[in-house]
Amino acid sequence: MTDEKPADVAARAVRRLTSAILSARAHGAVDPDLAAEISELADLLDAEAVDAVDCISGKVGTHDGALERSPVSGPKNPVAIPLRFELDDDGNASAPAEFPAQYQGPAGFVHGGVSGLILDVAMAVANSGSNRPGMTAEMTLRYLRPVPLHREVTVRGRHLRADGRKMWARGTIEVDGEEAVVCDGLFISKELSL
Ligand SMILES: CCCCCCCCCCCCCCCC(=O)SCCNC(=O)CCNC(=O)[C@H](O)C(C)(C)COP(=O)(O)OP(=O)(O)OC[C@H]1O[C@@H](n2cnc3c(N)ncnc32)[C@H](O)[C@@H]1OP(=O)(O)O
Repeated sequence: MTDEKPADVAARAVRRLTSAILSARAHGAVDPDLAAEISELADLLDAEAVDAVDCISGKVGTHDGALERSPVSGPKNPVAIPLRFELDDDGNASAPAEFPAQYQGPAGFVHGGVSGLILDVAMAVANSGSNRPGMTAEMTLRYLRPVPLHREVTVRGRHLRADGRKMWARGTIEVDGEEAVVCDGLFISKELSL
């Protein structure tokens, strides 16, 4: 018996479905009856959905609930892998990650934009871990070597320094202990409203 929430279970199933559809399509087939069943399920859930604004989780203008809904780490978000970040005593963030087929860029490797997305959140988590949350203003990415799919890699975020409203952070994806992607980010603290 698990205490996993139904929404988390559903999100995990949709992730598996996404990988399975890609894999079936790669072999030139998706069973038409199964495709119809999947569409019916989507219709059912769609009918239950409330207004999009009511779906915003967390308080607008804060990072409350940000990790829960995040496309990187949200257990309820089927788009997320999801990553589980841990913070060390210095506020540095790290998470193991293994990317399935839906994150592919070049055949067999992770899409560079996905790496950027992951590192944005890794840096944001480290900034928050250092009590300096902010909005991403600028990111500079260096792709040193490709990140393989289906293999465990390490994602890291480190808050570097702050000056007034500005914060600087660095994120890395490491493959076999070597830096594959390095991102330098500038973040600005700001009150937000919709
Ligand atoms: C186990 C874990 C526990 C942890 C638990 C918590 C976890 C928590 C996780 C959260 C995970 C979500 C992470 C999502 C991260 C996003 O996705 S954020 C979304 C993407 N970013 C955006 O949408 C930002 C859009 N841009 C803006 O809103 C505004 O342009 C900004 C960036 C806030 C700045 O606007 P502003 O406040 O009007 O800034 P402004 O006063 O003009 O400028 C302030 C200073 O910054 C400089 N500046 C502003 N923009 C720039 C720029 N682009 N480049 C260079 N300099 C700039 C200005 O030159 C100025 O400098 P000084 O003159 O003071 O030297």
